[in-house]
Amino acid sequence: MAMVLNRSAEQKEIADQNKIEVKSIYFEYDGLEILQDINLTIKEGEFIVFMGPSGSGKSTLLRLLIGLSRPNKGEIFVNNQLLTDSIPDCSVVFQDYSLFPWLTAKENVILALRQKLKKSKTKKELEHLAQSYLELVQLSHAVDKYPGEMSGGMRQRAAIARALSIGSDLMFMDEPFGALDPLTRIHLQNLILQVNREQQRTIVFVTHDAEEAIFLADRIVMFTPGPPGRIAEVIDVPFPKPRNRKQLYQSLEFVKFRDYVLGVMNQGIFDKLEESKEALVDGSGI
Ligand SMILES: Nc1ncnc2c1ncn2[C@@H]1O[C@H](COP(=O)(O)OP(=O)(O)OP(=O)(O)O)[C@@H](O)[C@H]1O
Repeated sequence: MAMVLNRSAEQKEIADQNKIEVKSIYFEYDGLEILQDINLTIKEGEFIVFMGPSGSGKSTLLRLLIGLSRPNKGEIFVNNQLLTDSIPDCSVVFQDYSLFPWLTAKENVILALRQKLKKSKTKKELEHLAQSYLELVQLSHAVDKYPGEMSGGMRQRAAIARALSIGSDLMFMDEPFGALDPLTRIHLQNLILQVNREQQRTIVFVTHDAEEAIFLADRIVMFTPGPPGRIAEVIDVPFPKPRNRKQLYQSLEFVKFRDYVLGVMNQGIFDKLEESKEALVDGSGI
């Protein structure tokens, strides 16, 4: 286990160093503007959550940050490298588990390790390492199971183990827990906070769920409804980490803050409706 937790296990501190810089990004599909004037700086070790209505461009911005699409205007730097010149070193977890169905949990992780480590490890060493990553996400009992034999929560744990094994200190997660039941979701939220805190990984996470966003994030990037999506506000989450879920959710401060976050999102939706005059339907407004 120590082998896979070899980053600093100190209490999390956000470094001064910029991990990602997004400078005045514009992006369009087939002439339709999807993202407009996006500016954002993400520090090393931060946990950033993207929130906003469907279609506001959250996944599109992730695609740009991963280097899968290029902006029409503006620049993105990851690790101070301009993305047009490079593909960033990062790992990605999606809602659909990002696993190869014909490989067991262990083989999925070994494949990622092989790509990272090339030929520097023996088969036995790779197996041992894969086992350690699966142990880290509490899947020791299921290393030889195929994705089709695992529950949604187990598959997502395996996908996280695979993402961790890639070794990058930058993780993108696009609604990774959206399809999971509440208890599994809580376990995986705790796991990913542990990864962020103990391994100093920078995490960019997309969710629609305000409570999930507040529990996980250092800052929430709120998008306006698209198209085009813009950043409505970047909201600092004022609750110190590590957070006690039960105490936090029961506090008045949390309720007030959640109302504020939802208020920012709703304001964007109301503005959009006003723009399209739908607010005036029935004469009763929204
Ligand atoms: N490949 C594509 N071709 C054309 N338009 C696209 C494509 N992918 C996304 N879009 C459009 O871009 C806009 C933003 O989509 P995107 O998936 O980034 O939003 P989102 O905020 O992530 O939404 P959701 O929360 O539903 O996942 C939408 O209007 C969508 O229809």
